[in-house]
Amino acid sequence: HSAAPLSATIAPTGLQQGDNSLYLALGEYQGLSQLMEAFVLAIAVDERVIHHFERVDIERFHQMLTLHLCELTGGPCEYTGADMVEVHRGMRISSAEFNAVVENLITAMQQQQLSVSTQNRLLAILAAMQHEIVYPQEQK
Ligand code: HEM
Repeated sequence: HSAAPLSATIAPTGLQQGDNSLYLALGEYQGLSQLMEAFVLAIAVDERVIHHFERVDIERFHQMLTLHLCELTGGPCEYTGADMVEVHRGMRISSAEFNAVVENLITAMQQQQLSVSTQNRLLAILAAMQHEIVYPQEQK
């Protein structure tokens, strides 16, 4: 996917190329995993979007979200899950639903007491993925 340049250049040795400052600010893998847990819990009680998740393997979803964001934030991970367009296309996700999920992420980030600048950096990454997630006709 399009946001790959920050990632995939990090050797298993821990040698890093590129900017991993956001990954560090998020508390590395452990911090991201906790953040994604809070995020999934917020989604799970959100009437606006829960219908999309009723048949989802939540363990896998949590794991894939964590890996994906680890990679996108410059962490030493390689996302192994589904292509974003492929996995979301059939769901016909609206802009309103996308924004609801973003709100859930903000809730989770506030619970984790991340700084506003760290929150905004992560939100920018998600916002840039909107065109991969929202059903084509809905995009403005
Ligand atoms: C930028 C926002 C989003 C990101 C980064 C994202 C990321 C992901 C990732 C990494 C997966 C796992 C793929 C896999 O299991 O291989 C996934 C699956 C899924 N996403 Fe999203 N997603 C986003 C927005 C949304 C929205 C707005 C909805 C619905 C309102 C949604 C619904 C789902 C569902 C239901 C699955 C599970 C699919 C399945 O297991 O069959 N996602 N997403």
